[in-house]
Amino acid sequence: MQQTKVKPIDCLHFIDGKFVPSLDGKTFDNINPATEEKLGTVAEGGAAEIDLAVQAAKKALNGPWKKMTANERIAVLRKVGDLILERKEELSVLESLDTGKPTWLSGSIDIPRAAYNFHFFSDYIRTITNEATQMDDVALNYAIRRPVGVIGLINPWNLPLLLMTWKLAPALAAGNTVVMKPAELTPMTATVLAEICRDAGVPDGVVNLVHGFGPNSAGAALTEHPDVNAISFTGETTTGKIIMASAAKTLKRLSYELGGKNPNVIFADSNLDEVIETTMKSSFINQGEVCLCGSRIYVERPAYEAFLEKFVAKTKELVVGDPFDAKTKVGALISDEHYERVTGYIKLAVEEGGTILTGGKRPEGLEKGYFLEPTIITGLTRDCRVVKEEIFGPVVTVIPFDTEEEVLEQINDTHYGLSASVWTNDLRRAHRVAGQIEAGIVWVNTWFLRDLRTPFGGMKQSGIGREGGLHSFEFYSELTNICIKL
Ligand SMILES: NC(=O)c1ccc[n+]([C@@H]2O[C@H](COP(=O)([O-])OP(=O)(O)OC[C@H]3O[C@@H](n4cnc5c(N)ncnc54)[C@H](O)[C@@H]3O)[C@@H](O)[C@H]2O)c1
Ligand SMILES: O=C/C=C/C=C(\O)C(=O)O
Repeated sequence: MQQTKVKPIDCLHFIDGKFVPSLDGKTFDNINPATEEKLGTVAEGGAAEIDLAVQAAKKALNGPWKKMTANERIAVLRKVGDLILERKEELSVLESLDTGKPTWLSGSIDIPRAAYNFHFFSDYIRTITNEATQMDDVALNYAIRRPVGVIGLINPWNLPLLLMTWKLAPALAAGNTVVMKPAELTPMTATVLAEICRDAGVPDGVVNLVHGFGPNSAGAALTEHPDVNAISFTGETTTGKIIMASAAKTLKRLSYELGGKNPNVIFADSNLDEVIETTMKSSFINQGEVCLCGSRIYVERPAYEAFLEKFVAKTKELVVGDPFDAKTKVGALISDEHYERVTGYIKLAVEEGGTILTGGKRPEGLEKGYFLEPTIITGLTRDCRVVKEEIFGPVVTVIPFDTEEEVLEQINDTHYGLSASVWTNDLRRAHRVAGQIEAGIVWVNTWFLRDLRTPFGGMKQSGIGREGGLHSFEFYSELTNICIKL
């Protein structure tokens, strides 16, 4: 593995403006998924650290943060975005060390988008207006917004900085204070983000960070704490159910971005080269560890063989390996546990009658690190677990279809409803099919093209609520309607 001049960091909590260890000094090791070597240690927080962080956040609600004008808050948020860009190289290396993703990816997507999340929401604040309603000559109603209060932000390990800033920026823009709980597998960029917030002028106690695990650890403590007013959670659907039960005890407001098993529907009239170019990304980018990945590919029968031939050939060309090598297209999966989970599904696919057209194995010469060849599976039916369950790795199934009705019925037959892609040059079919797909986000002739003003989130068991633009402010603020008798 190539050496980098940016060195990994040990990770402390960030509470009330200071980096601190756990009260009991507990730590856990941070492992590099590409080498299986120790990167450093991470303070392991629990209920005690969460309480310190929540009390600091609660106090900060009525401190300098509350007195800041919108323009002052905007200036601080813009500065956070600027400092992320200033430290882009460092953040990109740390993100790739933590996740195993190629540095060209963290450097071109994760980190720039993290900065943009802050720049976008610092601009977006200026567009927020509140409603007023005139009741004849009887009364005048007007709504005012105020922060929800202390928000818990709980995030997964696949796009650590992108997803934490996707929550943090609007939460701060709306005047809240927060406690961040990053995934235990990817602690480093969240730690730098806390430092950047401090350096940008975010007052002490407004942004807090507690590292730790989920169950019986910092994560669970955050969802149970009575002084936490809301939780924005991104992660597995199963975890979402557990958090909902825990948050119910204190009736916390919840925003959920959960799992998916997203269809990629390719009609025979589409431009196959264009389809393949994007489908390579929607199938395998970030090692397939993106909630929006199109892991269920459906191809209209007349194009099925031609698609498979090109798709398999292109997939075989993908370089798997060192995240710091510019040639690498697919890095390491996040952990040994996740590696076993993903390879377990590949074994299951064969048991379920599937055929592995390419991939499915550890690449030659990569004895260390959680590396897996990108994998294409055919021959499975809709009732197979590999077609129904989220795998969250570089593994896709390809299934032919004959009619619109048939493919729509198949793709909607799932408890997920996050995203989908549809490929066709028939405009009416594009609108017709997209409108019948049970998903929060449908891309037509593209994938992962994002306008942050749009509603982002899933339906069914892929999420609750939407974030993005005004939708974020609806979650991160409370409205009061004031009625004045005339
Ligand atoms: N919809 C989206 O926008 C989106 C985006 C990224 C990832 N995801 C989903 O996230 C999953 C992969 O991420 P993951 O493995 O980190 O998910 P996960 O649910 O295992 O963990 C996510 C976070 O929740 C914490 N957590 C776990 N159990 C908890 C508990 N009982 N109480 C409080 N916190 C708890 C973890 O420590 C981590 O910080 C996939 O299912 C993927 O689809 C969804
Ligand atoms: O893995 C999931 C990716 C989520 C992406 C976003 O939340 C976004 O683009 O705002």
